[in-house]
Amino acid sequence: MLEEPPAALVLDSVSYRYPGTDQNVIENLNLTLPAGLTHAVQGPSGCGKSTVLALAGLILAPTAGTVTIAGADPAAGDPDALRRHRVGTVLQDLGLLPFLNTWENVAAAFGPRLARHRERARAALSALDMADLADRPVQELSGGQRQRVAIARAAVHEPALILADEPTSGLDEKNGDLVMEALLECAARGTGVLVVTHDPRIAERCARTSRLVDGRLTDATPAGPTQEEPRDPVH
Ligand SMILES: Nc1ncnc2c1ncn2[C@@H]1O[C@H](COP(=O)(O)OP(=O)(O)OP(=O)(O)O)[C@@H](O)[C@H]1O
Repeated sequence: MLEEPPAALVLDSVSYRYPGTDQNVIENLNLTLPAGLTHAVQGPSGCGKSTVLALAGLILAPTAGTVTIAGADPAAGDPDALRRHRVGTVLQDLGLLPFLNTWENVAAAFGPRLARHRERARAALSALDMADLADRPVQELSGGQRQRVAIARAAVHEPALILADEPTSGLDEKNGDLVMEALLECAARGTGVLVVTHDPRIAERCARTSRLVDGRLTDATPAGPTQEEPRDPVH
């Protein structure tokens, strides 16, 4: 029998207080994101959504509690290596490099030896239906296309976890849908996808959604219409 993969992300009783402040922004927060699932986090501006992504992405270390990525405890090993190998990030400021073309931007996820990773970069673009953009300069791409290139770059090393911060901000409905398709495609290949979004259309297509209120997540909702929860193999 195939073993269940470990959860892509576990936040266990995580609290966080920014240095020099007197209040926790995140308070005893629990979240388990299974492999292959999409989870949207919503909440008002300033409630701590980006902080949750920074904790999950090992950019910030929790003040209390633990973060586990694909079964690995960053505190027990090398958090930088864990982040590099197991986590892909799509930030609001996409950070695409204007002097590289599209496949080179994707290959840059591995470091400076771009040609060495050309085939993997092209395969990541193809998997998200963007093979035809591979040789185009990124400045010539639309906002939606750039966003999908950033997702390909986050996914090229087949991470256990993708973190996406407002991936559809500034996009029209059609491009927003394409971005969501790209994230669902990553999940279909086994990656856990955590999305912070104000966009209800994105949230409703995620398997789970929750709201961040007073530093904690409300209970995740059941499966959305697009992606089903993984089934219990016993039943
Ligand atoms: N470096 C910092 N030092 C102190 N406080 C900070 C720091 N960064 C963020 N905060 C505070 O932490 C709280 C949560 O910020 P965060 O950026 O996580 O919220 P958010 O929900 O992502 O907001 P938005 O939706 O506007 O992006 C806010 O009150 C913010 O002012």
